[in-house]
Amino acid sequence: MDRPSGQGRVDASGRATASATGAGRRLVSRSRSIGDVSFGTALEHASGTRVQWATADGLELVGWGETARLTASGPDRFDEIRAQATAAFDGVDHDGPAVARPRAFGGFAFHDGHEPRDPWTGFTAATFVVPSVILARTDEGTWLTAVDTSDDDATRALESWYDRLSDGPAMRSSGTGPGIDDTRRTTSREQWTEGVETALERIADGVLEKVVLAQALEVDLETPLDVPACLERLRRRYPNCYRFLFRDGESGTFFGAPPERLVGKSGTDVRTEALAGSAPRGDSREADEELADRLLDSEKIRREHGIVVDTIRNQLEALAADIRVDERRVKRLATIQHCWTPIEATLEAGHHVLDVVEALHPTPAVGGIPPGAAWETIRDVETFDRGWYAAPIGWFDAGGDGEFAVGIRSGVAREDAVTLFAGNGIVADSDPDDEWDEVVLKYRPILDELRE
Ligand SMILES: C=C(O[C@@H]1C=C(C(=O)O)C=C[C@H]1O)C(=O)O
Repeated sequence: MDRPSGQGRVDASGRATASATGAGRRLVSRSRSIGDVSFGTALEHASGTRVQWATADGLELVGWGETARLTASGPDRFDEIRAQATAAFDGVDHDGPAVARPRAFGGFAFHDGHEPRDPWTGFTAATFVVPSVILARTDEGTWLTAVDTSDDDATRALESWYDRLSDGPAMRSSGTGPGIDDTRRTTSREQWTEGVETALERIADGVLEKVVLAQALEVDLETPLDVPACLERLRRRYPNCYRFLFRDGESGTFFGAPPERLVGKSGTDVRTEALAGSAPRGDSREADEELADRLLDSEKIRREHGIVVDTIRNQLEALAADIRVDERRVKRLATIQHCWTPIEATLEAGHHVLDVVEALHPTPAVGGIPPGAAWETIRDVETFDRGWYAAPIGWFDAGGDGEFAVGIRSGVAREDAVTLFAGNGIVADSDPDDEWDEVVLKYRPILDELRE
């Protein structure tokens, strides 16, 4: 398969098959550099599928329209997406720098048996799109890319979008929040306590070691949410988090600012991490340090976190020759701090990033261990539909490189309502009341930005 990396044209070879829009024709991508354009304004005027992806190291991507669509359901969904991706990207012809190359953006539902229902209407068990227009910004500049199925069409689209975007504003205010009318937790305190106690009984019986239980918060807004503006505000407050949005036609917009990388793959280099165990931020430096020390010293957190590290290591062993687990440390975010262990590996050649996604999802940072008992407990006790929450969200390219975050600190926005999601790891000595309070901390990043 051609690998659209480096400057210059990648020669066409082979052909795409029927799984891409423009069936049977290879994708052609043309790019040119463009001055400052407001990504938020570009998305606001776009219709159809819209995506955004941004990383802590300064890469920002937005895309709209679709030149190829990949969807799958059931237990083979990762394989199916990979097969459709191979067909869609086969012989891709990209003229431009690597940063502007065509990418497939999308995600998976947490469960493979996902049945879309409110607020997840329109979200399948796995959907990816290769947008027909992409803006890519790094510290070095901004690139506009048009993706189509012929040189003429891609070049024409590129010029026409260049003119339209160059006429638009270079910046747009990220404004203030839409204001909150009302909030409702979908899980009552009694249901939550019962759920945690069910998990604790299963742990005491020895069938379960750890499970992450989550809940949802329905928020009625005073005015509709401008999601790109909200993500821009989140960038300022949470600079070390990802930011993403995915809107499929008339569906709601799934968006968030997750602190957790599921996987980043470039060639055979893979980066992932264990992020599990949480504490609030302190009011003073001393209080903050003390909370961080307690997080690192706590026996409960050490066990909870260790399960995640060990499981990731085991899951990677089938794919990687060399796995390097870094020191356990604290990752500080504006309103919460986490126990964090970066992990790197060298993959055996020939793997697609989706191989790693499939091997890792769900890590026990959002699922549990053993996986079967954890999934059963989640199904038995949770009172809402996880949909794409806590599941892989990200992108991959024609060469099988890509990056995925864990879709936490996230929500679905529809008109004048947003549903937020948050969960906590439950282990042997978890206390239902403490866990209830900790969940609130995880709603905060987005909830704070919804206030006026
Ligand atoms: C499940 C969430 O967060 C996960 C659970 C954590 C914990 O139990 O301490 C910490 C980080 C995340 O891996 C969430 O934010 O919804």
